[in-house]
Amino acid sequence: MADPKAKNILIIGGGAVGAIAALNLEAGGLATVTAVLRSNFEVVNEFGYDISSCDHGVLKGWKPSQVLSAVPNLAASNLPPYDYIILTTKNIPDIPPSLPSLLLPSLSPKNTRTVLLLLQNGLNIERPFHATFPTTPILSGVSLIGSTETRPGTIIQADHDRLLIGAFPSPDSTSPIAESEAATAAAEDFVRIYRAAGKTSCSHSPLVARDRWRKLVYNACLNPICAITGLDTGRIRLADNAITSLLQPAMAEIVAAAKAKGVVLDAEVIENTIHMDPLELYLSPSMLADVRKSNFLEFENLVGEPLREGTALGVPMPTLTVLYNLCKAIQWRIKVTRGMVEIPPQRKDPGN
Ligand SMILES: CC(C)(CO)C(=O)C(=O)O
Repeated sequence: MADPKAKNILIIGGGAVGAIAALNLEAGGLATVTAVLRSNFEVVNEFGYDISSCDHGVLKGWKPSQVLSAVPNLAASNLPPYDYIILTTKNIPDIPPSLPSLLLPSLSPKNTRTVLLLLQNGLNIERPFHATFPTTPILSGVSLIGSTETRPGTIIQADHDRLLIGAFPSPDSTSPIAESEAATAAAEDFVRIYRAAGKTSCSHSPLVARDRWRKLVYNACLNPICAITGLDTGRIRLADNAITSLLQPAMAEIVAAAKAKGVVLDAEVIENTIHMDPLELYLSPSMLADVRKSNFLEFENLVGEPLREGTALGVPMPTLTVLYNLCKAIQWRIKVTRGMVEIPPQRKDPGN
């Protein structure tokens, strides 16, 4: 039963990551969760989620306190602001609408009260939010969780939920640990709420830049390599030469780009990241799951931004350049399939 002082939390995106975050927050009893769902709304609204989780056990027909199909318009419905809004959708800035515009019905550009948590992968994801919501405290959530939605509303979580929470430094700050007192308090408060169920590993980590670059060693490399080859994180390690010819060179380029940005990652980061997932779990990084479902690829913040940051500082990044351009071509293919790009019709008379 939720505490009467439970925080009112809006989670936007109820896929593999959002569903487990919602379940974990409500299990802790310190939060009341409203989830905004898109592709799985009909199924979850009617039947709830079927979840098989290494942290939470097996749940049939579980639902958060409220399930919506669109971001609620607080002014029109005379609703109070949320304590936290958590964004767990993919970040695909090359496909409209923009994420900040999606939040506007629930978050005023003048907001100072609601804390926004970006529980998403990638580099520089906070920039468009800082621009639209300059006075909103914005937290970074760096998540390591082996969770997939195998069909709408069915979630399999095979690997433990580990979450690092910190405040993004404001855009005019030059310090990598420039958390304001208010942001530190918000980060610590969120960690308290997220840990309450006692099932996950969640901690406050003010070194957001370090945490994000370290996670990019996985996301900028394993995500596109697995998505392009169609191999999961177990099979890519078993495949001929893939570790030495693909994973290690790509990861070394990310480590070098991070260093050029002043973030020194530990010496073992490449080997630890390659072997992070137990091989026999054969986990699919989110980009592989997306390509299999013909969803758009989240590649601009995962591959494009570290590549742009590194090359601007003179770091050679040949492997990342090829991965980025392959992702771009796949994205174009998906746009064609969805009728977003017009191409000349195929000639019926190839001989003439
Ligand atoms: C590392 C992992 C699997 C953790 O959630 C991830 O970030 C992804 O699949 O994109």
